[in-house]
Parts: sequence; C-alpha cells; structure tokens
Amino acid sequence: MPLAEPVSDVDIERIVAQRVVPALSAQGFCWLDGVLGDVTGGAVLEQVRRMHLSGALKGGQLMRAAPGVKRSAVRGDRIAWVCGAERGCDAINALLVVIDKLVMSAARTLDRPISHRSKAMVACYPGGGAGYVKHVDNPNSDGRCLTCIYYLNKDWNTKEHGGLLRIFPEGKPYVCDIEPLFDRLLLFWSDRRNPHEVQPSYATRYAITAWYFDSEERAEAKRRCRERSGTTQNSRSSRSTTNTILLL
Ligand SMILES: COc1ccc2cc(-c3cnc(C(=O)NCC(=O)O)c(O)c3)ccc2c1
Ligand SMILES: [Mn+2]
Repeated sequence: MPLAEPVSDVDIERIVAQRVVPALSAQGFCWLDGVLGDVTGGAVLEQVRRMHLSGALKGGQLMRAAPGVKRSAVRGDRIAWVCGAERGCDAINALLVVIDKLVMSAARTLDRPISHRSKAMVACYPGGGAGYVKHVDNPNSDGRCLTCIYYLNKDWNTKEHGGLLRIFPEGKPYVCDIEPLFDRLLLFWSDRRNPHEVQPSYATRYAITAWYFDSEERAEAKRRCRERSGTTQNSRSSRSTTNTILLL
C-alpha cells in the first residue's frame, strides 16, 4: 500500500510503530514498499541514472582485497558518495530526509543512541553477473548499526535479472530473499546478525545505501583506532572503511 506523496510525518510515525520497530526487534530486518511514491521515487531514479550515465559512479572499494583476487569477483558495484546537497541531487536529498525521520523515530522507540549517518552511497551493479559475495557490513563494531538500502529498479524480474539481496539471519535455518524493487526501502542491523549477499545481476541494478551510527559504538571505535595508530586527538586518524564512509 504506497504512502501518499509526499509522505507525512504522521505516516512515518505510524509505519515505524506498526512495521519498522516490531520487525527490527523480532527479526532484525524490515522492508517497506511505496515509500516515496511514483513521482518522487521516479525523480530519485532519474538523478541516479544521470549520475551513472555521466560516469560519476566508480568501482567500489574493498576493505581487505585478498591478494590475487579480482575486486570485481568479490564486489561488482560502481558507487558514488553524496550528501544530498550536490547539484542534481534534490530528490536524493528528499529520500534521505524521509529515511532519517524513519530511523530516528525507530531509534527513539528502541532506545538506540543513533545520532548520525554516513553519506549516501549511490550504487549500480551494472549487470553481466555483477554481485557481492556473502558479507557482514559491520563485523568489527566500527559504529555502523543500521544499514538502509533504497532500491530503484522498475520492472525487475528476478528470474531473468537475478540481483536478489539474500540475508542469512544469524542462527536461523532459513534465508530471506529481497527483490531490489523500485521504491522499496530495506533496513537491517549492520552487524553479524545479518550476513547477506547480492546475487549476480543481469540487468542494471540501482540502489542508494546509508549507514546509521550508534554514537557509543562509534566513539569506542574511534578510541580504538586512535589507540592503534598511537596518535593524539588532533592528528588525522588512519584512513579506513569507517573513515571512508564519512559522516554527514
Ligand atoms: C573502503 O571503502 C568502502 C566504501 C564503500 C563500501 C561499500 C560496501 C557495500 C556493502 N554492502 C553492499 C550490499 O550489501 N548491497 C546490498 C544490495 O545492494 O542489495 C554494497 O552494495 C556495498 C562495502 C565496502 C565498502 C568499502
Ligand atoms: Mn552489505
């Protein structure tokens, strides 16, 4: 049941109470359809398409590329980081405003100290079998607690196009397959509770991801990083994934 456009704060509070909080509490992930509606969702898609066609999306990095293993064999996406204030990203910004409201409302109810997020990662799996092997987004308490992925793929047919997001909930005998459908928002805990993979995609597959930080876990991660690099408060911390996934 798509939400009215633009989605209202009342709608957001209702969806959080009825869907997001119960699902995150019970199973550790949740997806919502019809989040922005056709008009605003379509505007986001157009802005992502324009970024892709203009060459703004670059090969995604890896935290630790095993020697001799081609990056694309592990992760085939092309990405760009946006804060939403960039020219031609106003619809992406509108999406981020809605996701921020959803997440902060859920954080209040769940009493999770979520205080900030990464920039938005605009991603394209360009087809040709590109995917991402099974992984955990935050296996080592880097501060990221919630992964939010907004999908933009109209007329997506998994049997033909592949590209399923498969979650392997920790300790459960089942998997959860999520189709990357247009105007769908997926949220899941970023830690070891939710190993997941992007199955090989055979059509262009767009998504926008933001990671939300648990402020206490993030502070502890920064403290450990400073301790490891033996630097003082003022020096630059060593560049790492968490530093790459910069905060707004
Ligand atoms: C060192 O700098 C960076 C910068 C960005 C990084 C992004 C990812 C990442 C993680 N997960 C997914 C995913 O699970 N997508 C699921 C889906 O599209 O349905 C994805 O597409 C991309 C991993 C490592 C990174 C390291
Ligand atoms: Mn991931």
